[in-house]
Amino acid sequence: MSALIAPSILSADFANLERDLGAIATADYAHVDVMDNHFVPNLTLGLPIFERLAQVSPVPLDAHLMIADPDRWAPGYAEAGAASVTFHAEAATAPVRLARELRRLGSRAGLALRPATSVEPFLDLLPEFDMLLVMSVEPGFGGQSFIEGVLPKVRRIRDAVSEAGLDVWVQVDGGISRATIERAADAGANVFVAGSAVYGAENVPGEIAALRALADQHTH
Ligand SMILES: O=C(CO)[C@H](O)[C@H](O)COP(=O)(O)O
Ligand SMILES: [Fe+2]
Repeated sequence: MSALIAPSILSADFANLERDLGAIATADYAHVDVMDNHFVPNLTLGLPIFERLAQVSPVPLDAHLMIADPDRWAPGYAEAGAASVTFHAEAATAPVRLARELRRLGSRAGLALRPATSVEPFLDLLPEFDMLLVMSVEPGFGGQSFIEGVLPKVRRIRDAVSEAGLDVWVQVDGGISRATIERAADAGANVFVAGSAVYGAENVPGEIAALRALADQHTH
């Protein structure tokens, strides 16, 4: 399975989002962090802006919803054309019902876990999802350092997916750079979000290629 790179536009220029989506045209996905100032102490963008991004993006959109009440709001992102919609396990009331609704609307369904959230209660739900997102920083802000302590959880999810014979992707999000991506890949991740590392690079396509090459050496 080759590594997928999803740069986060959290570190893009919010006055030039179309230009900055164009800058990551060689990536596999554009990761869009939606924050509502309730689930996390930060506010980014919502559905009206997301709908426009979906119309102009050269790469499919990977929505990461850090919002309260995703049961109510997440389907709108699938309807807007998101390739993937990921909501937080800590925020959802009926995660299975919501995942089924997202898939019915034509999107992949993802379940996100904060660094301190155990995956054990959710392992039985794996067949309902296309991806699990393991946060490797506290959600809310870009540019934080990678939390090594989440790697056993990445490994646990990868092992459970393999044992069940499923094709569920494992995404790591937060603090991914050339310095950390290999350890995340070794632990079993196959989708890598990187915001500050990609948009802070001198050569953005070069950074995407370098991250992909490093991860590919370690993905199984
Ligand atoms: O979900 C997020 C923060 O809540 C971001 O996707 C993540 O932090 C990416 O930024 P960076 O690579 O700079 O850590
Ligand atoms: Fe994110």
